[in-house]
Amino acid sequence: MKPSVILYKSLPDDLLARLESHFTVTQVKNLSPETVEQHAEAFANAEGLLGSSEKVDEALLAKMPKLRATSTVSVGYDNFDVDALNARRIALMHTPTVLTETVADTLMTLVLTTARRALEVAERVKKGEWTKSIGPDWFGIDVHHKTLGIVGMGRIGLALAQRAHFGFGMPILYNARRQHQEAEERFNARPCDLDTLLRESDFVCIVLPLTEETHHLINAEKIALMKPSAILINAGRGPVVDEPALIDALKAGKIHAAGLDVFEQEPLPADSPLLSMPNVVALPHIGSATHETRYNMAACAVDNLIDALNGNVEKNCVNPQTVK
Ligand SMILES: NC(=O)c1ccc[n+]([C@@H]2O[C@H](COP(=O)([O-])OP(=O)(O)OC[C@H]3O[C@@H](n4cnc5c(N)ncnc54)[C@H](O)[C@@H]3O)[C@@H](O)[C@H]2O)c1
Ligand SMILES: O=C(O)[C@H](O)CO
Repeated sequence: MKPSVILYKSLPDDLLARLESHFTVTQVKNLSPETVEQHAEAFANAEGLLGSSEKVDEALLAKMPKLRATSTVSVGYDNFDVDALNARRIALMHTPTVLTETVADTLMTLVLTTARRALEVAERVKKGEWTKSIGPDWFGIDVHHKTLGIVGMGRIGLALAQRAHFGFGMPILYNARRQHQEAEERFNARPCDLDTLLRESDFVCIVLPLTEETHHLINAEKIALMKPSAILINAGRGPVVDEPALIDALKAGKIHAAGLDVFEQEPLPADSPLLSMPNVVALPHIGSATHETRYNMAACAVDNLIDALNGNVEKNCVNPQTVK
């Protein structure tokens, strides 16, 4: 008999067919208590779980006593209670690497659009305000050869450094918990403590996972260290930045602009002050959102679940030591 799995995300037809060739699949719309209640038997029998973005905590795991593996269609896994998974010896699989280049493109997009005010001036053109030669009130600031600070020199940080170094001739600073020789040798990146990075960077790019340690790492005190001409970019997780502190700093002109793909609350509430600030570019968490990459992430997540339920956690497993 095929193992049972719960799928809480829609998949392209070919990937759904692949999943169904290995498992008996129950597709649900989310992991809310109401949904779990409605499909109680399927949850009780499921050995695998595949989807993204929803919270997976002890309360849910208690309803899934047979669960052996979870597979998230994301690289970030801050929505999982890893301790609870470990306690139950459940594998957590994720999708690193397949999205790295696309997310680095998104970061570079935020750097360019904030610096050159691309969205703001394009809106002015659409409103018919381009009626004569433009003056300094339409100007942006240069990106090339400015200093880029990377907080979180992992896979995506490295891909961002590559773009900034080779594409834009930018000196690179990075803050990390260990030395990254590859970044230093290939992109001439210089390691430094967080305060130095914040003081010296023209663009501060955050690509950190959300953990207890990184929650509100960038608070009012840290933002105050940035140059008034600097731009803050966040494509890691929203709560890494203290959002009210960022809003205050932007209002007071303490920093020049912000480019944000992630927020403390997503979707960003319609009354967020960020939405009315011309110097803020707010994207709807599109870091990896291209057709190609989202397909590759879903395919990776399907393969990860097949691997994990076959006892293979060599690749893409967050907690292999728990499962082996
Ligand atoms: N906006 C998006 O759509 C999107 C897409 C993909 C990933 N992300 C986020 O980006 C994160 C990074 O992804 P990745 O593939 O580069 O992961 P990664 O694990 O390769 O890189 C994360 C890096 O952050 C470092 N780090 C962790 N805590 C730190 C701290 N306190 N101080 C300094 N460095 C610290 C780690 O050592 C690691 O080098 C993900 O966890 C996710 O939250 C966002
Ligand atoms: O972590 C990730 O993969 C992205 O943020 C998509 O959720």
